[in-house]
Order: sequence, then C-alpha cells, then structure tokens
Amino acid sequence: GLGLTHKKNENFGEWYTEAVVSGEMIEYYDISGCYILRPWTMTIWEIMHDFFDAEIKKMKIKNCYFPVFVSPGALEKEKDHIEGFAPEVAWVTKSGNTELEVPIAIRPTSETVMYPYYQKWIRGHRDLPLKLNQWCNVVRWEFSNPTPFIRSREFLWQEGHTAFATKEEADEEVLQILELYRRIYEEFLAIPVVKGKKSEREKFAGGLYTTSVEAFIPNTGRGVQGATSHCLGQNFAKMFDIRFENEIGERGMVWQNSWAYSTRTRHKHMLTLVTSNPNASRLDQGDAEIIGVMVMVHGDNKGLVLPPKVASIQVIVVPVPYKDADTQAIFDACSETVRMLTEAGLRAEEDLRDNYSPGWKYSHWEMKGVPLRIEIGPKEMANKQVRLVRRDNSSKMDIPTSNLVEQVKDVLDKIQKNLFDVATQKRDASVKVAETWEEFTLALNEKKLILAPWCDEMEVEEDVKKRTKGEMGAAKSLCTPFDQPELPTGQLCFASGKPARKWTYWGRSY
Ligand SMILES: O=C1CCCN[C@@H]1CCCn1cnc2cc(F)c(F)cc2c1=O
Ligand SMILES: [Mg+2]
Repeated sequence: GLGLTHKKNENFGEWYTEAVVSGEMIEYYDISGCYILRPWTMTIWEIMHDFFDAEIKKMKIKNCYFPVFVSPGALEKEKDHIEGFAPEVAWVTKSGNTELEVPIAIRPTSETVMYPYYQKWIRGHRDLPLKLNQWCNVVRWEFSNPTPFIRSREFLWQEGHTAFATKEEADEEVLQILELYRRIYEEFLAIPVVKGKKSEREKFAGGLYTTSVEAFIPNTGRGVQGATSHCLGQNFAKMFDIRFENEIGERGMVWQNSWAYSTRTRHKHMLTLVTSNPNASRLDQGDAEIIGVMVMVHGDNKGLVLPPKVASIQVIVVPVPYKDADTQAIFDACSETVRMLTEAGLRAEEDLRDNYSPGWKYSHWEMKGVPLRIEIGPKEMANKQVRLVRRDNSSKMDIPTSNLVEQVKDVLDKIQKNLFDVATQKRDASVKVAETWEEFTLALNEKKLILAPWCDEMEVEEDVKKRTKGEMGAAKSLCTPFDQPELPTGQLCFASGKPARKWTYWGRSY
C-alpha cells in the first residue's frame, strides 16, 4: 500500500528522504551530493522565481549571465577571500584525453567572475548604481564527514551583486532584498522566519555585515539560514579596485551588496551533525534550504504538504465510480470541474486513470502534498455537489457546484493561512529565553530556539561553540533579530557574565 514507512517524529532523516522521493520532488543521482530536481520541485522554484524576478525588476535590477568557468588568476585574485574555501572548488583539468594547459575552476559563487568587469564598467558616478543579478547553478565540492551527512554539491540560486556610490544606498537595498526573502518564506512557503543580523563569526567573512532570514525546524530543533543579504562595504572595491569619480572629481570606492537564496538541500538528514572542519559554519554563506525547509516544516506522516501558493497542482479531482452508476457522467463532471477551476486561474487536474482505485489515488496525491482534493461520486452527482478534502487538516466538506470556484478559492486561502499559523505557533512554542548558562544548556537539550542576552564578543561565541560541542553538533548564534526586546540595565551575558549588549537567537543548525 501507499503512504510513507518512516514517521516524522521517529526518524526525521529517513522520513525526509522518503517524503521528497515518494513525493516525486527529488531523485537521487549516481554522483554523491547531486540530485535531480523533478517537475514537482521545479514548479515551486519557478513560482518563487517569478515573484522575486518581478520584484527585483521593479528595483531596476537587471539580469545577466556570467560564465560558469573561472580562471585561476581571477579566482585567486585575493588570497584571503578564497583560502578558506579552496578545498571545495571544483576544477576542469582536461578535455578529452588532453590535459588543459591551465586548469579552469567551476564557479562556487561569482564575485571573482563579475567584479573584474565591475572594475572595467564603473568609471564615473553616472555608471552607478550598477545592479545585476543572475539565475544560475553553482558548484561547491564540499567534503563533510562522516559521509552520511552530505550537502548538495551543485545547486540553483540567484545571486545579486550591486554597487552604489554611497553606503546609505547599499544599506537600504540590503533590507529591501531581505524583505523580499521574508515574503518568499512567509507568503509563499508559509514558513515564519526571523529577520536579523549575523554575528561577526557567522557573517560572510569577505563582507561588512550579513543579514539573514532564519527559519527553525521544531522536530529537530535546528535553525536554518533561509537566505542572506550581505553588505560588502568597500572590501571588494578595494580587492578589485572598483572606484568612481564623483561629482567633485574625487575618486571614491563603491559600496557593494550581494544576496542569494538557493535550492541547496541536505541529504541523509542526520540528527547528529559531525564535521571535522571546526569553522565549517564560517564558510556557509548564501546557502539556503528553501526546498528542504518547506518539506521539513509542513510535511507529515502521509508525505508532503504543499502550500497552495507554490503547489504544482492545487486541486486534484478524483472520480468515485460506483458499480451501476453512470461512470461517464461522473468523469465528465470531473473534467468540467477542472475546466471551471482552470478558467478561474487555479492549477487543477483530474485523475481519471482507470487502473487505480479512488483509495489509491487519495494516498498518492496526499503523498505528493496536493492541498485540496475534490471527490465526485453518484451521491455528489445526485445532490449537485462535490466533496472537498483538505490536505492540511484532513477536514471534509460538501459544497454545492453552484459557487464552486469561489468556495475552492476561499478554502485554498484558508489552507495557506492555516499552514502559516500552525508553523508559527510551533516555532513560537520552540522559543525559550535563557539568561544563564544552565538555562541555555537545558533549552539546547530540549531542542529549543534560544533567545539569550549576549555581550556580543566573538571569543564568547567561540567559547559557546566549544562548550556545546558534542554528538548533536555545537550551538551557534543564528541571528540578532532586528526586533529587539527590551534589555534591562544590568542584564548579564548568558555565557560570559559580562554586561549584555543585545538579545540574540542561538541554537544548533544544519
Ligand atoms: O552568499 C552570498 C550571496 C551571493 C554571492 N556570494 C555571497 C557570499 C558567498 C560566500 N562563499 C561561500 N562559499 C564559497 C565557496 C567557494 F568555493 C569559494 F571559492 C567562495 C565561496 C564564497 O565566497
Ligand atoms: Mg559552504
């Protein structure tokens, strides 16, 4: 029979893998760390793309496409920017049987590809702001050990790279993009996120500051960096000599941002995350979990649960033929229902396959996470009604065919809102305030998302990592929320006992 064999709250890692494979989102590939994005996932990616692309076009950001190949000279332009990342750069060393004179790198991100041309294109202040984005794939040949925990080695993302004459313009855009990321998570994926600033240790080392939207997975008690928007300051302008002549003839360096969200997904979810690379978290910038987070937050033991806004099929219509009933009339009613819903702009399909029973079809489409099912059988035909079954809470309702479209739209909106409300309630229930080390370690072991007063000293963050090292992985700061609670005078840092400067979210992460 259909349905998942693993339970979400018994073996999360196996449940996740089974949900994405049985839900026909992902197919694992014969090269480890690589996977196939099937149409069921690609539709979600396209819907988010269409929203984000339209929004950045309103901001006069232009799409471009730079080569996937990077010369060694370009990649190693600045030793310290690249040195921590070198082990994960993939190289082309030969074509056919011929060794290449010079090996060529595959882009892991595109700063070193694009910025030499920013240097060439930006001369005067009239060339600013230069605001480009590209939708592409990137490759990072990460080795994580032990092998069971694998990060995807190739993933799709968008990477925005903008240059401004002033810091104010850069600061403003960082937050505009971050708001778009929040909307993608909250309005499309129905996932609550926290907007905040990364610590000095967790930020993109090549930048000035990093902002992010942070999601949380209550089942595993792990935070996930959903997307990042960095202000690079003038660091890359210095590296690549990107200067401009301002109105009064002075030559100043540009202020830059870069921002990304991606399809990056983890495989073989292990409850224990052990990496040999002590500063592993330091290297991970711009990687988002966007596909994985949606599955992890909303999925259940029957499989995927797709928010209507991003569902490839929002309504599946299933005929329920009965021995002496007029089967053709039932099939026609299903097709007519799909036609009406499609005409109203909904993504609806009928499953008229005669080699599967209605029951089989119910669990098949539930496993794929279709938000709403419509059943039409002899009773429905007689009463001029249809039966609606919601995927999020399994509730059933009979509605008249007279105002079917309006009712279906209304139920889909209710499902979208309910998914967000339930996820928010679960995330909020996972938040725990900790003012002392004891409270912190207790909350950590309860798989909580911890809000703690912190002195904001990097060594203290290093110390927290050391003191919480263990089978389940160490704790780290997730972000300092822009929405800061009151900090009472005299409040002490949970880890150092020094005067606290801010409230920061902490937890284990992927
Ligand atoms: O996170 C973003 C947004 C989109 C553009 N890039 C930034 C920072 C990426 C940080 N990062 C992240 N990973 C990397 C991996 C590499 F192999 C490598 F050579 C460089 C990097 C690297 O710079
Ligand atoms: Mg990385």
